[in-house]
This record gives sequence, structure tokens and C-alpha cells, in this order.
Amino acid sequence: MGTPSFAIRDIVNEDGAASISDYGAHVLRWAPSGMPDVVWKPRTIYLQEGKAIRGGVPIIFPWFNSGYDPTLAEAGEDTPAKKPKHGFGRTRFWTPDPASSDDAHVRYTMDSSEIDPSILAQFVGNPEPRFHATYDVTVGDSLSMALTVTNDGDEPFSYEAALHTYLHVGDVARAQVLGLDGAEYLDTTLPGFPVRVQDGPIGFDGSMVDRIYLTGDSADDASAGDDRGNDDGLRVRDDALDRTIRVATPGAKAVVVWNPGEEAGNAIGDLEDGEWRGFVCVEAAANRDRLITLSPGESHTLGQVLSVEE
Ligand SMILES: O=P(O)(O)OC[C@H]1O[C@H](O)[C@H](O)[C@@H](O)[C@@H]1O
Repeated sequence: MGTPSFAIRDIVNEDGAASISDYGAHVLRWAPSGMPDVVWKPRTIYLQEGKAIRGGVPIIFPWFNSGYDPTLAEAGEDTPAKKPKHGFGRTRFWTPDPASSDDAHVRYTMDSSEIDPSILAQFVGNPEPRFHATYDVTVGDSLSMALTVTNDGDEPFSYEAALHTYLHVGDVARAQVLGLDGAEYLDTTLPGFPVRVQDGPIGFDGSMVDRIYLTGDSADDASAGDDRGNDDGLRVRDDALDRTIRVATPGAKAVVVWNPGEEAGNAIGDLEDGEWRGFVCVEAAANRDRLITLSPGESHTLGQVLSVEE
């Protein structure tokens, strides 16, 4: 195998087109044929080892933000901050698997033997986890992403994960996230992350929105058969581009919704002023006390499927 490089793979077929970076196994953009991009990319993409790529679909693994240990939380203690922020999944070169890739599909792998033991020691419940991870991206008129982690060791371990998808919208002020009405969420913009209940669609007024929706096994399950207008599932309505993006989250236990708003958005070093208006992040997640625990030999797949409503 050669030295890892910042290779970018373009997947183009008659139904859609995507670009994927080996660094981070990071989907940089995706659009169904003839449509504006659905997965958002900033005007400039900075590729630098050790730094996360902005936009696209960062893989958050094996902890979210600075990490969360439920045992410590139950004991009333803070989890010591883990580094790097959001885990190492987005700042590693993943290994492409050409034998399992074609003009619609790319597979990447990563093995715990490639990771520094001092970083692995930060896993919840097991300082010496052994695992392999597989990331499958399927490109067409929908985009499917699936992160599968398998416990190859003799002891259980736990991890948090998210597919931190930046969805392109014409103007976030004219966009709404639908399908979470009545769902409980942690408002992580406030001290202590108070639990709130979503009332109606989620809108964006230029202040930061940063929420973890406690949807259960999937957002679709959470909204099944309810009478609050959630029956059509999780989606983003974009009045500026006059379209609706559907977001399925198989294997997720939470959904994170994030837009930094004006002040924090303009302060992000790898974004130009005003670029925060062009996206909303809707993330298939398993984080906080909804993390995933794998027994020896067990696997879990966290997925996200995007499509544009006809
Ligand atoms: O700037 P990043 O490290 O990519 O993090 C961006 C954002 O990710 C998630 O959506 C978190 O909920 C936010 O708290 C965080 O600010």
C-alpha cells in the first residue's frame, strides 16, 4: 500500500455525482443529476493533516465533541475532555477498498491497530479496544452512507458516532427542519444542556441552534404514526431553493441539528463571512447516553440516506 495522500475520488453516474476524500473518508459534495448540490461544501476546502475538513459529511467517531462517559455522568462527574474534538475518524486517512468499489459505491476501512494506543485509551469502558470500521458510500439519486464498527476483541467497548452532514440550503433563514415536532432534545447552547420539547418545525433566525434530539432507535421510529405532522419523517424544507430534502437515519439513536448562526458562523476560521447561511447540519447520531456498546464479535451500523422529494 502506498503512502496515504489527500486523494479525492469523483463518483459520477447517470443518477448523481459525489466527491469523496480519502482523508476522513469524507464526502465533500453530492448532487442528484441536474440538481444543485445537496451536500454542502464551502467556497474553499482546506486539506491539512490533523485538521477536520469543513462542510460535506465529517465522520464523528469514537466520541462526540469532547466525549461523554455515562458512568461518570451518573456519578455526577464531568467527563475529562477527550482529544481530538469529535474523535479521530475525521482526521485520519482511511483505506479505500477498490475490490468493493465501483461507479456507484466506495468502501473505506480503518482498523484499531492503525491508531495510537494513547488515543484508543480514551474509549469508554475499555482502554484497549480492538475493532475494525467499514464506511460505505453509495451514490445515485439518493446518497447512502453507512458506518459499521465491529468489536474484534475479547471485551466490550462503547463509542459515540455521528454522520455530521452539512445540507445545502438556499438561505437558512428560509429553511425548516420538519419531522421532530414533539421530540425531546438537549439544548447544548445552554449551560447544563436542559431538556426541551420541540414545538413545531425548527427554524433558524441567525442565532446558534445546537441540539441533540433524543429520537430513540431512529427518527423514523420516533415519528411513526404520530399526529403532529411527523408522519413524513425527518426532512429539510428549503423555500429558497424550493425543495425538500429527506433524511433517513437507520441505526441512529439521536439526531443533532446545528447551525452556528451569524456571530459564531462568521468566527469560524475556515468559512467566509455569511457562508453559515448556506447550510444546516442534520446528523445521524449515537451520542451522550445514547452511545453504542458492542460485545465481542458484535457490529453496529449507523447510517444516513439523503434524497430530494419529487
Ligand atoms: O466545528 P466542528 O468541530 O466541526 O464542530 C461543529 C459542531 O458539531 C456538532 O454539530 C456539535 O453539536 C456542535 O456543538 C459543534 O459546534
